[in-house]
Amino acid sequence: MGKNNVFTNDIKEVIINEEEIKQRIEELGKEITNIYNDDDDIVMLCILRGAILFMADLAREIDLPVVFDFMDVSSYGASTESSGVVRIIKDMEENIEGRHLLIVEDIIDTGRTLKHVIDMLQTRNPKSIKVVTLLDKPERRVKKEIDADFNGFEIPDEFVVGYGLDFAEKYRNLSFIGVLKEKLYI
Ligand SMILES: O=P(O)(O)OC[C@H]1O[C@H](OP(=O)(O)OP(=O)(O)O)[C@H](O)[C@@H]1O
Ligand SMILES: Nc1nc2[nH]cnc2c(=O)[nH]1
Repeated sequence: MGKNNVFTNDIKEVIINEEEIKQRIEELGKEITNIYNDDDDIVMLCILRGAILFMADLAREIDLPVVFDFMDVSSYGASTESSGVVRIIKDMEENIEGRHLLIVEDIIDTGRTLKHVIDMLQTRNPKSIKVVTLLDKPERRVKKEIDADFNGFEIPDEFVVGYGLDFAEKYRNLSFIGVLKEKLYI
């Protein structure tokens, strides 16, 4: 597990290591750079808090003018199950009318969070809305219409932590994605 030894006893398995994350983000950065074909800037919207590390690393792999913005959305509290209630704790600051919006997520699970965010932001008339997620759990999708334009890794239906993802606010600073031992959350 490398540098995050303090968490060794809590992690059942590393499913994506630091190097794999780095390589995939480089690829995603190239894909994203190649897809936009005008000179307009892109508003990269980080969905707090989980996507913060992904946003920071991905932005440096995109060779286009980008603007950073942040939205704090919560649907989980301290549980591992989606409540279905999505709260906007902090809205974004930029005016996105007529501009490209790239939503940056750490994980799409039920799709409830993203559905809520996209529905809300579409009413502000951006030029385009695209979604990039580091992780996708398609088996768990409740909002079937929700999908990412760019996806780092498809993962099975297991609760993961690390590289921004938490359990009760812990484990976000792990440099890899791992599965938490069940005894810690069941
Ligand atoms: O597809 P869904 O089932 O809606 O789940 C995905 C959402 O859940 C997590 O956020 P969380 O509310 O845990 O907040 P956090 O990013 O601050 O950890 C994650 O960051 C996504 O935003
Ligand atoms: N930390 C964490 N948050 C999630 N939100 C939705 N799925 C997950 C998951 O597997 N881990």
